[in-house]
Amino acid sequence: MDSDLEREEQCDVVVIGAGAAGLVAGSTLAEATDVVVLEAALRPGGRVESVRHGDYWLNVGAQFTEGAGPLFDVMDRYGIERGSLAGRKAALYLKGRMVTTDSPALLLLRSRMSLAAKVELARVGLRIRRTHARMFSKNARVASEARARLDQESGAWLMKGVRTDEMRDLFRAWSGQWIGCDPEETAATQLTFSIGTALEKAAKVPNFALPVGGNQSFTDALAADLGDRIRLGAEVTSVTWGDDLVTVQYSGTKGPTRLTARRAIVAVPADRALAIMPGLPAEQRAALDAIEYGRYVLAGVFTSEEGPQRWDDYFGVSTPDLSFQMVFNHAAALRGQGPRRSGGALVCLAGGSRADELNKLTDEEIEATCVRDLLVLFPELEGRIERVVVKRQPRVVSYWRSGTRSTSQQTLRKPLGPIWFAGDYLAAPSLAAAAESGHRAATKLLQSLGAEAAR
Ligand SMILES: Cc1cc2nc3c(=O)[nH]c(=O)nc-3n(C[C@H](O)[C@H](O)[C@H](O)COP(=O)(O)OP(=O)(O)OC[C@H]3O[C@@H](n4cnc5c(N)ncnc54)[C@H](O)[C@@H]3O)c2cc1C
Repeated sequence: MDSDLEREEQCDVVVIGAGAAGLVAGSTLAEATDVVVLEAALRPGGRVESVRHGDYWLNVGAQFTEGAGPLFDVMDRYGIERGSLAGRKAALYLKGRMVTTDSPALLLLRSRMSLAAKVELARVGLRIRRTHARMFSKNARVASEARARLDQESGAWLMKGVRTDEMRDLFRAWSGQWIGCDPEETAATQLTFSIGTALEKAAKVPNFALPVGGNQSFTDALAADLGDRIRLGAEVTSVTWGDDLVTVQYSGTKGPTRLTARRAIVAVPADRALAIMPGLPAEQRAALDAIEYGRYVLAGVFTSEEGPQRWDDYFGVSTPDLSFQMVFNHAAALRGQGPRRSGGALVCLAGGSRADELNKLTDEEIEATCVRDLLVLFPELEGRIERVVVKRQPRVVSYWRSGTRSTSQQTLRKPLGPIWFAGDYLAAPSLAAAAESGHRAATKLLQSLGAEAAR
C-alpha cells in the first residue's frame, strides 16, 4: 500500500483491543485525556459474549464473574444487577448418578467410582486443597514459596500416583472445564488455583455471580459510554514506537490509516501482540511467546421446561464420561427470586483435547452430539430444547507451561517506552484480572503523562 494514500490521525492515547482490558482502560482514560480505542471485530467485548433469548441468556464467552476490583466497581457504577451464585452447588455426574461435590464425604460415599478411584480422588483432592491453602497462606513467604514451587511443576504433578482411568478422566475434565487445556499443558500453579477454588463452596468464592442479561451487560455498558471513541472493524496491522511517540497502522472502514499517539495500551491477546509488534525486544517477545490459551467448544441450550427442576440449585455439573465435560446452569442466578419462570439456559462445554475432538465435527454434528448427551443427563428435557448455539472458542483463559509464568508476567507489567500491556495474562487469568490490568495500565499511563507535563 502506497503510504501517500493512508489517512492520518492523531490522539493522545490509543488503546488497541476492546475486550474487558481495553474497555476498562479506555473508560479510565476517557475521563482525563483524548483516547481512541481500535477493535478489529465488529463488536466490542472480545472474549465476553452473551446470547439473549426471552427471559434468559447464555454466556458463550466468560461464563461467570468472580474476584474483586474494577470489574465490580464498573458494574456497580452502571447499575448492572448480578444474580449471586453463593448459595448454589456443584455436582459430579458419573455412570448415571449425580452427586453434589460440595460435600467430599458424600461424593466419596455416593459417587459410582470404583473403590480404587475413590481412594485416588481423596488423595488428589487433599493434595489440591493443601497446596491451594499454601498458595493463599496469610504468611507471605509461605505463599510465595508455594507458588514458585508449583510454577516449576506441570499440572500432571497433582495427579502423582493415579492409576485408574476414571480418576484420570475426572482430572482431565476439571482441567478442560476450568482452563481449556489438558493437565500436562499447564503449570501446577494455575490448575491448583482453578480446581482448588472450584472445590471451595461457591459461598467462599468472592463475588461469584452472573450479571443479569449476561456478562456482555458489562462490556456493552462500557462501550456505550465510550461511544465513537471506539472504532469497530479497525484491525491494527503494525505498532512502532520511539521514546514519546507511537505509530499505529490499521485498516478501518475508511481505509488504511496511520494513527500517531503519545502513548498506547496494547490490550490484545499475547499471540496477536507478537504479530503486530515485530520490533519487540527479545525479553518482551519471549514473555508473550510463553503465554498459551486454552480452547473450548460450547453448545448453549435454551430450554422450555415448566416448573421446578432438580438442577435448579446447581450452577454446574461435571460430566467426565459424556461428550462434553461440564454443564453450566446460567439460569441458576435467577432461581429463588419469586416464582420459577418456565424455561432455562444451560451451557455444555468441553476443553483441551476433548474440545480438539469436537472441533473435528461440523456445527450440526456438535449440536446433535451435545443435545444427545444432555438428554442422557437430564431426560426431562426431551422435547423441551428450544434453541442451540454452538461456539468454538480458540482462546479461553491464558496459561503457561511450567517454569515461565512469573518471568513472563513481571516483564509484561513494565512499560515498554510509551507502551503498556493489558490483558488477563498479567495476573491469575480471569475477567476480573483483565479488567484490573486495563485499569492499572491506564492509571500508570496517566501518571507518566502527568510527569511529562510537570517537566
Ligand atoms: C468460553 C470462555 C469462558 C470463560 N469463562 C470465564 C469465567 O467463567 N470467569 C472468568 O473470570 N473468565 C472467564 N473467561 C476468560 C475471560 O473471558 C477473559 O480472561 C477476558 O475476557 C479477557 O479479556 P482481555 O481484554 O484480556 O482479552 P480479549 O477479550 O481477548 O480482548 C482482546 C480484544 O482485542 C481484539 N484484537 C485482537 N487483535 C486485534 C488487532 N490486531 N487490532 C485490533 N483489535 C484486536 C480482539 O478482537 C478482542 O476484542 C472465559 C473465556 C472464554 C472464551
